Amino acid sequence: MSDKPVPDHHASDISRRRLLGTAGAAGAAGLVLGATGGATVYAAAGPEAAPDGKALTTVGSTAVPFHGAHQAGITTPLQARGHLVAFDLAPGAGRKEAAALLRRWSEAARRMTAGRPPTDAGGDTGVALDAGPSSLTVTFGFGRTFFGRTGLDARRPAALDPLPDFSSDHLDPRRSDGDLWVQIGADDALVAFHALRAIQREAGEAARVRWQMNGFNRSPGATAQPMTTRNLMGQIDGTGNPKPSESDFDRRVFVPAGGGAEGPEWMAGGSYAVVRRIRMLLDDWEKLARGDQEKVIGRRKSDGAPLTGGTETTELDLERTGPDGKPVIPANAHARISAPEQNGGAAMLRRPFSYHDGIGADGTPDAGLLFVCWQADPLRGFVPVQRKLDRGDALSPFIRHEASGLFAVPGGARDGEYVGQRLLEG
Ligand SMILES: C=CC1=C(C)c2cc3[nH]c(cc4nc(cc5[nH]c(cc1n2)c(C)c5CCC(=O)O)C(CCC(=O)O)=C4C)c(C)c3C=C
Ligand SMILES: [Fe+2]
Repeated sequence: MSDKPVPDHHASDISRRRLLGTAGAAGAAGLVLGATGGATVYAAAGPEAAPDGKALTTVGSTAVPFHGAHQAGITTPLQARGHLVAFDLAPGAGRKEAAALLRRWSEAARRMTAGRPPTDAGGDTGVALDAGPSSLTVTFGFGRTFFGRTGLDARRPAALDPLPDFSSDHLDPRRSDGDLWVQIGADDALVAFHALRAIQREAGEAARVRWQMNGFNRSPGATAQPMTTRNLMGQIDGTGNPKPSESDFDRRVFVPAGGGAEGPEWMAGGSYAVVRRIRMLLDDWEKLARGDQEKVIGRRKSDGAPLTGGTETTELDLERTGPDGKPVIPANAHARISAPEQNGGAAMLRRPFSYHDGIGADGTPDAGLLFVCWQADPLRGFVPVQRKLDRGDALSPFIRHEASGLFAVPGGARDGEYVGQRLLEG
């Protein structure tokens, strides 16, 4: 046995096991109580502080800075909870009211992302009182209609021109578009909800919710060696994303300074978000044998590796044929069709949340992907890829695009500035 001091993580492992043991015992006690009392009684384990005074994880205490060259929530690692909300400006609200709203929203976001209440005015709901910032991010964007309502048509970027119609679209206009868009992400459901309510409250008389969607991802720390996240079809989803370490990452994802063809100067450091609510037809998908599911994507389900072999990060071998002379990665496989080399280099940063809204009117799960992708120009990201997928993606029979939005997300606010100030006051 070593006589070295026990490192910290051992201590927290011990307290974690102890706490889990306590919760287990309380749960068992609850079951016994229920059985002997003749009534159903559930004893919930109360919170018990760790004896060393340390939290079991750093999930709650992690804060993502609000200020920076880019808004948070674009390259931030996927959070466990997400809310996407679109607002329309209220009748009569114009540029002045919009500027005041963005100032209030930015201040609330700046405070909450640091783990503080949204305002100094008191009256906070207290929903997130016992939680830290939990990697909360609040990201703001402008829809095409915002510019007409605020008299700023001349400053509307060409990149906000409506997305083309796609043949497989089943879009609900009431859950699409919007003057303003807010993406909230956090690793704690209460922290995310608290931020959502604060943002809705701070909208005051200036704007009304047009639609709201709620999503989730795997919890951080749930596995010792986290793989890229899985979607509700069970696939590893996100492998082919551009990586911040790649030399062309910024060029693909963020609008450059200079006000050139890519976008107006007020969008420097910003990005365009395409949002699609994509329902998964899970009853049909789950009937498919695993091998057939893998052919739909072109990657293995277990580890995300290409069907041509290797590991998750091995390049797809699109030329390789099997003994039957057919391509191992089928011609209509989703990963083949969407690969940048098949689309003139078009690429986007996909940062989705899964959603589950119960059972739909048709009796099947209303579940799928809140697909959010980020790019410097939608015409060199989402549009060409979706055009191609629309023409013959093997995944198409198992999904349905039900809502859509395109938003200009300006660069991050500098200290003392609010998001969008360069547009609204420039
Ligand atoms: C127009 C863009 C895309 C839509 C819409 C889309 C929907 C969608 N995708 C999956 C599952 C997977 N997609 C994967 C890869 C992938 N998908 C897109 C684009 C769209 N997907 C791209 C650009 C890529 C990367 C291609 C590459 O670089 O090789 C994969 C494979 C793993 C990965 O790379 O992420 C899966 C799985 C679903 C379920 C879905 C709609 C519900
Ligand atoms: Fe995809």
